[in-house]
Amino acid sequence: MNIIEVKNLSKSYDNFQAVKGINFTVEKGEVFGFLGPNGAGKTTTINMLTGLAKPSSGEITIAGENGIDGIKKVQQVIGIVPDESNLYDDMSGFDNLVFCASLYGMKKSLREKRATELLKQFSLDDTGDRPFKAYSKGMKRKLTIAAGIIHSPEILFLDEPTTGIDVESARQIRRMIKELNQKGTTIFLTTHYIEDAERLCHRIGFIVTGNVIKVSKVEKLMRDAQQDNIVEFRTDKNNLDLKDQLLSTFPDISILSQSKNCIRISSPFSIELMPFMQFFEGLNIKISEAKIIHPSLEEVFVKITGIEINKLKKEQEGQKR
Ligand SMILES: Nc1ncnc2c1ncn2[C@@H]1O[C@H](COP(=O)(O)OP(=O)(O)OP(=O)(O)O)[C@@H](O)[C@H]1O
Repeated sequence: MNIIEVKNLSKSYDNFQAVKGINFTVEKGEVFGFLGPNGAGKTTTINMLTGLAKPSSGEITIAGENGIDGIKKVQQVIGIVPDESNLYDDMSGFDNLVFCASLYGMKKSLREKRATELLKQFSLDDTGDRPFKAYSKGMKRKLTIAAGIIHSPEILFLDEPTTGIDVESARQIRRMIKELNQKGTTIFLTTHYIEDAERLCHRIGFIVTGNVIKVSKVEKLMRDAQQDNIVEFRTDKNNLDLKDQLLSTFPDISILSQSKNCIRISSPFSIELMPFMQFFEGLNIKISEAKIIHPSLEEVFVKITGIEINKLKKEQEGQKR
């Protein structure tokens, strides 16, 4: 059963179209990830789904309600964790949670009980009385997630849940997301971390320059990818000039990545190493290593989006975790 349905959804800012008529569905109970590079339209989409931005055109249905005209009703059954926290700096962790609970109309006794429960669940029970501004980045993100689920929503929207925090906090957050999902919460998250998409999501929508170019189960993406053969050659000399020559000599291959001394090729057919060795030898280039690569979601991402892994990695490194 679809809990989210999006049809021809677009958003323009002045003359710039940030989201270009996208379509996708999210099934009840799944973790659905929107994976794409910086500026792809992930935040714009999540903002439209949660009522923080008004679509320019298109339709949204969430939990059977109209997600545009009926957004107030929808907001009762969804939780929102924005990429930048919306909690109050001077309030304590506990008070922030109690305050959020009051915004959802929860009874006073229930608010405090739930806030205490969540602080414990997120290992923040020792710091619940500290002001939010005194929290570390990882603690802030955890409290923001706790605030997003204070009213036990059916669907949780998380925008870049592990960006800008340390590795251990990111791991804890991934674990929490999994636990929430196991208890029945449908999760919609955005990320530009391939590892988050791979570890957390049942299905992934690839979004690039405002277009959803593919939606698929992670398992299926991996299965399809295994059908490709990938080999990496390490060369003793610069191979960067050889791209065209390689592609004309071996028309069935594509080049996945290339650096001065390393080239990674893929082919839908099995790759015989000998003709490649002879090719390089003929150019007086020695192969120091040739190894078969088992495709990762990174390779799948490159194949689908055409975006070089190195470019995406640079973006990821640019965003301190
Ligand atoms: N308020 C705005 N006014 C004008 N342009 C905007 C506005 N918000 C977003 N954009 C543009 O829309 C495009 C999509 O932005 P969005 O924030 O949705 O991308 P994103 O995929 O979430 O990127 P990131 O991973 O960097 O957060 C970008 O080109 C961005 O500059």
